[in-house]
Amino acid sequence: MILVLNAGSSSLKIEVFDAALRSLIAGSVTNLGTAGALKLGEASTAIETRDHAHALALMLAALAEAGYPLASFTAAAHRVVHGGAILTQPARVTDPIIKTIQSVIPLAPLHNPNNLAGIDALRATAPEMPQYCSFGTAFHATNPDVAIRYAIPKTQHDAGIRRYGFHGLSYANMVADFGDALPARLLAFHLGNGASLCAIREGQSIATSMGYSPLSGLTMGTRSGDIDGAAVLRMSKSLGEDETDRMLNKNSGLKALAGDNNMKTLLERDDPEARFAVEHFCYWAARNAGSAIVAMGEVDAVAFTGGIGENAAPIRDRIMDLLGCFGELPVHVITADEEKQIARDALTLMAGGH
Ligand SMILES: Nc1ncnc2c1ncn2[C@@H]1O[C@H](COP(=O)(O)OP(=O)(O)O)[C@@H](O)[C@H]1O
Ligand SMILES: CC(=O)OP(=O)(O)O
Ligand SMILES: [Mg+2]
Repeated sequence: MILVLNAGSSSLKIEVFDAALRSLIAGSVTNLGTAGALKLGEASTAIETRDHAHALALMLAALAEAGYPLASFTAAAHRVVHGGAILTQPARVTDPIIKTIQSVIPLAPLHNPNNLAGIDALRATAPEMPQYCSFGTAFHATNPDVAIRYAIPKTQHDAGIRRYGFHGLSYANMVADFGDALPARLLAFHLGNGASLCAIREGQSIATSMGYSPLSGLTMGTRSGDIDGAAVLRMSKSLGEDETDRMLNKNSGLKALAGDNNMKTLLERDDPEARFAVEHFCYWAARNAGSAIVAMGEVDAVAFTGGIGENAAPIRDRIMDLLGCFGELPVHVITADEEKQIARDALTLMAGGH
């Protein structure tokens, strides 16, 4: 059995898989750092957590109680949000790999430290257990230089200011899910609270809407999506760097347009702000899609995943309406499953003797 850990900025998700990639049990700790909840299987308990390491300790205790003690796992596998320019393949956790993950903390300050906390905690409690990690940026390593490079001086590029792209584990899982039925040129949308799209040609990412950070591209739940750098500079002057960061990442997007980042609620409302926010979301998804289709030269099919992509038919329909200029396209809906991709990567590495 493999224990998969997916540490987000304010949550910890876990899932246990067997060697045939079947899910045995899943759980989560949400609202980390405040009054939150620990869910495992069907059970839910209110808990107060200090940090990710504490949340993991509580989760391991709950797993043991449910019949999955730490000693029963043959390996653990983690999501690491950012692999930087170097970590573009899943890897076994070793000292050099940990050093590299640490070195890209400045690129993902809200995520990578939490991913490392999980790795460190398991190393301390179960030093003999092999650990593996999969990188959220890795799927986009196949983007050509022309797509990766910002047109800024090379010193800045070399310092890491370039496009990386995110949601890569979700896109990789989508490709695996299609199997032999994968369309040659697929326009893929991951629409959750964070939203992005990806041009997937012959199974490889060749363009994606997120860039240096998960802020850019489509209109999202609380993130602005694309915004002119000069506007960011000006706001930063008046509000300060921290407040501008908070505003663009946490108080923008659907939340800024209609007071709520929950798409389900917005679709149930029937006021002008909610309708405008929904239209903004679909319009920018489709405009970015045009750019991705140009990168592929042609498009054969469209796939949607993520909480919105999977559940919100009116959003899928509106985006497809806007893409009508590309003709009638087959539409697929795929269940997002990053945990399954992390487990798949670990099993592949283990089968290869790593
Ligand atoms: N039935 C539904 N109809 C419309 N939107 C939905 C539905 N179910 C979930 N959503 C939306 O999905 C989004 C959350 O997506 P999810 O992928 O779970 O987020 P995260 O990026 O945090 O993992 C929310 O905006 C939520 O309202
Ligand atoms: C950081 C990231 O890629 O994920 P999300 O959009 O779900 O925050
Ligand atoms: Mg899952």
